[in-house]
Amino acid sequence: MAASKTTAPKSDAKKLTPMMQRYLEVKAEYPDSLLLFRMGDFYELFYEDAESAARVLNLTLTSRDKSSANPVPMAGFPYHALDGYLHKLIQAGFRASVCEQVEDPKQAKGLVRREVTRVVTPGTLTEDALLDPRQHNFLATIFPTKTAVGIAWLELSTGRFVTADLAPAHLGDELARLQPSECLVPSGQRPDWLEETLSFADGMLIGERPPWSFAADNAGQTLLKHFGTTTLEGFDVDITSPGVAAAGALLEYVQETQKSSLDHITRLEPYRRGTNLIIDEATRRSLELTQTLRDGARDGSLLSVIDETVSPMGARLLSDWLSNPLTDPVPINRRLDAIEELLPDAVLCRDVRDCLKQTYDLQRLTARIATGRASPRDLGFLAATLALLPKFKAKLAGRSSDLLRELETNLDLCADIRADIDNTLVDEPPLNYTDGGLIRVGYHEKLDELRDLARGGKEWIARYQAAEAERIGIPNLKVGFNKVFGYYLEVTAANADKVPAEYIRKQTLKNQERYITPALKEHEEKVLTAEHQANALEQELFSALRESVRGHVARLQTTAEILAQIDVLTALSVLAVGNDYCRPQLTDDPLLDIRDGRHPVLDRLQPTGQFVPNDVLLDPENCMVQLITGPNMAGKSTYIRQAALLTIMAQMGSFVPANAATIGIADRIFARVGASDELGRGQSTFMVEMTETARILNAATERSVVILDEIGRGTSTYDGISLAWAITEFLHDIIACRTLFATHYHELTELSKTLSATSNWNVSVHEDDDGIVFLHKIVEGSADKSYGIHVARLAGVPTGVLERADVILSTLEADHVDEHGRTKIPRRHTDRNNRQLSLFGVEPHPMLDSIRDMDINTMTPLAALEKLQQMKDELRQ
Ligand SMILES: Nc1ncnc2c1ncn2[C@@H]1O[C@H](COP(=O)(O)OP(=O)(O)OP(=O)(O)O)[C@@H](O)[C@H]1O
Repeated sequence: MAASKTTAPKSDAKKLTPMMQRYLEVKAEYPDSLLLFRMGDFYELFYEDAESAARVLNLTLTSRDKSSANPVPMAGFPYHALDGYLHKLIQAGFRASVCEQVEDPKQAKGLVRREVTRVVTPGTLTEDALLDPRQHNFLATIFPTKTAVGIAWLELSTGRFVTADLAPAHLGDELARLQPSECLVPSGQRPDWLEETLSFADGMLIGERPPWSFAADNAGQTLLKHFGTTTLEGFDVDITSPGVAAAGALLEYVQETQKSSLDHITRLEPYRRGTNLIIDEATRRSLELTQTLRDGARDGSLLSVIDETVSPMGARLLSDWLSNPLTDPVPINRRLDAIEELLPDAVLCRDVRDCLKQTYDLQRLTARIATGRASPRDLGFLAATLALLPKFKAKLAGRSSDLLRELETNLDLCADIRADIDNTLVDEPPLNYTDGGLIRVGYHEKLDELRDLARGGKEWIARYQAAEAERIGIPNLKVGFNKVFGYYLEVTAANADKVPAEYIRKQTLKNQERYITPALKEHEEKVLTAEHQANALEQELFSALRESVRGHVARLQTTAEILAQIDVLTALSVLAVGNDYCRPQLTDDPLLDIRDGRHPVLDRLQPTGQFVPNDVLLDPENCMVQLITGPNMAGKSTYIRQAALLTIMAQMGSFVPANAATIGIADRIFARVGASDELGRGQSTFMVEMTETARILNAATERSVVILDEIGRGTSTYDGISLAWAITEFLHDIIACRTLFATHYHELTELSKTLSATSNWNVSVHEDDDGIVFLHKIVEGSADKSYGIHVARLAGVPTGVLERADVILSTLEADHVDEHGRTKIPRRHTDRNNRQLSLFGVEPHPMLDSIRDMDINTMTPLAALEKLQQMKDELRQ
């Protein structure tokens, strides 16, 4: 994080104005953030903060006290532009403390009181303008101990608060899944493994908190106090666990920075890895689940093509489901049943989605209500959203699937909350409660009276203007108003001599004269007092309404969750209908049986009907390991990724792009796909590949699905083949898990002869006089050619290079074929139970037998020499 320090030159300290002294006092309390100091209609920054802000926000850097020996650098922006500037500061990796004038300058005696009202950090944003509505924004804390690591995460804009204890090795996976925008760790407690894990989390602001904040008693107390409980057992979490320490430290940080109610954080959820399909960080990236490998964009990821949701709440929940596929078939089937029921009912889906489109982001609205930041307009949006609930209930009535029935039953119409808002607020409330005009006429008698009084006063003034104009014979006499001396009478300079003696001159402008009269002042007093009182009363009534709605935060949160689920389920059914997906059958048997499966992303991106469907058939009886060979660009990677993506989609509870699919529930999915360059992290491509491979071999179980693409390519050919060979044997013999291995090492296809549950597949190519066509169809058998030079030609490699490559290829192929014309491969001399033998056993050679048969004792030296010569000649042939 870019911290900022402020140093007022000592010699100047005494000469500082009271306001600058206050500035420095506040700044001393918030040294790690840029201090935005409210001065009238501007936020100003000083000293180094001003320099940083000027750079990041493109503001003009000026100075205060220009004439002094040490002018103070200063930069600022108008108050109404706050959101935009905060956004830029947060994006640039700063925290910002907003220091407001907390009393009315008109009422202030002396210096206006200023206090920091909140500290804005990437992980604690709640403003819609600063957040992507379709994405989660998590703040995380990590507490490493000797044996485990505690982690907690919170989405402040919705109040979701989760804790977990993890093995240190799993922390990276969880951070990759959550992608927090800010992460806090205890200061001075970063073991090397933590440092390394954190270095992998791109774009995350890392901050420190004092170690005592994580101390068990402090953290536990913070949580108990917040939830108002004497134990955390009700949440099913152990108060002494590292995860709870992390949660306590997190809550303390949020309390410190937000300075507002956190009533919407109503529970602490325990997270346990066992109930989810585990997808590690590398696999998530390789499979491009929520963002693409190339530029980290959402567009082009699996999420972007399956997201048919129509509300931000639904979009975030869908992203959650995709990031956390399940392993228990019961909840998966509940989701699938609901989708299946919605599927044929296009009208229902359309109506429900039309309603969803009219809802506002109930989760984030509720959070703003809980934190006391909701505007009158927010409450108006809330009422408008609640008004739609009866329609949802009616649409879901009479459904047969468990999940839809449950959603309908649990949908609380919140009619009382809505009535409360509707009765109190006008139909279209203003953005700011200070603007006035937000309370409905007839809601509060006293308010109506005050309004009448103010209005009456104004009417009186209009009548007075007309009467005076006539009385003194100046038709263009006007009554005006300004802040300095209130209401006044204005006449043009030419008419000034007609003004009666009782008019008191207040101001002379170039062409006008301005006057007041006692009668005018008397009414002014009435108008302004009534207006002022009405405004104050409106604010009071609004605060009372917001408080009363705040009492229902938990109900509103539940309602929001239900709407999000309705959105996701209808969206998944729309996705399934529109793209011809099928319902996957889930089984406990470790198999994959996908008929006419399609890659969900490519299938959507290519023109309809162009994507060639393929079957994936893996089962313990016949084939657990598929070796896929085939030309470059034929579709090997696409095919193996497709198998992994369909498994993930099925386990998140979605239909899948296939004609039929039976998916054995996987506990983990591993994808080692492509050689991603990790130079930025100080690791060679090959090192990364091997690290990820090691992780797979150490962690995969017989229930896992492993897809490997081009393993071993980053080293010399023989090293590469040897490793790929041994890795395949290990996966087949020791782990015995479903494995799809795409490779250019055609030598590996020999493995199917020794590994019983391995089979060879290749991608068919049509080759004739007109050229080569990749059919993208996976068929059984091994490929014999790579067509790499063909692909190089398509890519535009110069003809001279291609011709030379052809010549070299022919020479190499001639040198590497054995007496039967096959590519020479190292043969494995072992069976499934005897793995200790060397991988490259020596080929039996006839000459070895003839050496063994020689009886040296009976040979003359000459005969021995002749034999030697003969052997040499044979070898030369
Ligand atoms: N089943 C398919 N139907 C239609 N087009 C496909 C199919 N599979 C792959 N393709 C097209 O072929 C391109 C190359 O596919 P892919 O990257 O899977 O090939 P590959 O065999 O892994 O290549 P390489 O060995 O060079 O890495 C894809 O980008 C896609 O455009």
